[in-house]
Amino acid sequence: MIELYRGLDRKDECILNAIFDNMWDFEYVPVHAIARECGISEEKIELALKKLGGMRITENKYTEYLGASFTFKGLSVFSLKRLVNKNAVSMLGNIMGEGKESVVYNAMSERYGEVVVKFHRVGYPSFKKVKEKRDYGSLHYTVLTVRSAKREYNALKKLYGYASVPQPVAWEGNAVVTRLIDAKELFRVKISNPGDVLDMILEEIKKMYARGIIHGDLSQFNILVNSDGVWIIDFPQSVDTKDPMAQEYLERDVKNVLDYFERTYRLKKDLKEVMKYIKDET
Ligand SMILES: Nc1ncnc2c1ncn2[C@@H]1O[C@H](COP(=O)(O)OP(=O)(O)OP(=O)(O)O)[C@@H](O)[C@H]1O
Ligand SMILES: [Mg+2]
Ligand SMILES: [Mg+2]
Repeated sequence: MIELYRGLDRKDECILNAIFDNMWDFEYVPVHAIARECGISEEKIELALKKLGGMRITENKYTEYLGASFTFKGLSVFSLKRLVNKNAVSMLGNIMGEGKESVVYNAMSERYGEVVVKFHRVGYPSFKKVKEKRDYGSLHYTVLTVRSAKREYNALKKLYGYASVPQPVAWEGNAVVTRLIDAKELFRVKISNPGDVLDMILEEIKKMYARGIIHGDLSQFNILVNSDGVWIIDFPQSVDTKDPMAQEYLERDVKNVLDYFERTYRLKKDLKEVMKYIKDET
């Protein structure tokens, strides 16, 4: 990623900006639109796109004209460049994890210290199952991916200070930067006070609900714990409590957590009672 990043000159940067600005209107952004935005001739843009295509930063396609879109790598390099330009990230570290819908890196930020950069990749073609389930129309999947990152960042902004979530630092393109939390996923640890930890998690769900947000993908994989407490992470699927699917998602989130504690620690709580507690109906 770093080598790719260094291989980009000003012209390339302008081309990537132009693809980003126009990807909401074109599945493949035409050369003439890029040329206009960059003030560079179409011939030069075509040459540059050939290079970017060879680097797997863009995916180029000839129809009546040559058009270009981002690859996951390309969108990530573009987003990283913007994060560095605005001083949110100063150095990218190692990969912390790679899931079906994201790649997560350790990084350094001058302002915030150790941070985590999550590059979203919702619906990318190599992840066939995800693609089959969703209807993209003629939008390029990069649009979906950027939306997913934005949704996560917005949820974190709304929740931080009210519930225990990582501090959001910045968002650009498909990348969301948060402050690093020194804790492990719930499923990795054997906790000695499961009753207390379960209560803390339910309290967080309640606080998020009061703030108008339902996680939508809550489980032992998206809860971090250490001896200081619990944190809820991973918000791209979050919905507003006014969403028509809200109650269904909330119940599923709560059920995932209760089932995990019952299975792992033989702790049983009544789903209906817990739902009432969360919605403040007790
Ligand atoms: N702020 C953070 N502090 C510490 N660790 C983090 C932070 N954010 C993410 N992580 C780590 O990265 C992992 C993946 O992050 P996250 O859950 O947000 O992505 P992901 O969406 O699960 O990927 P996928 O759902 O595709 O598997 C987490 O399980 C956690 O270990
Ligand atoms: Mg996760
Ligand atoms: Mg996830």
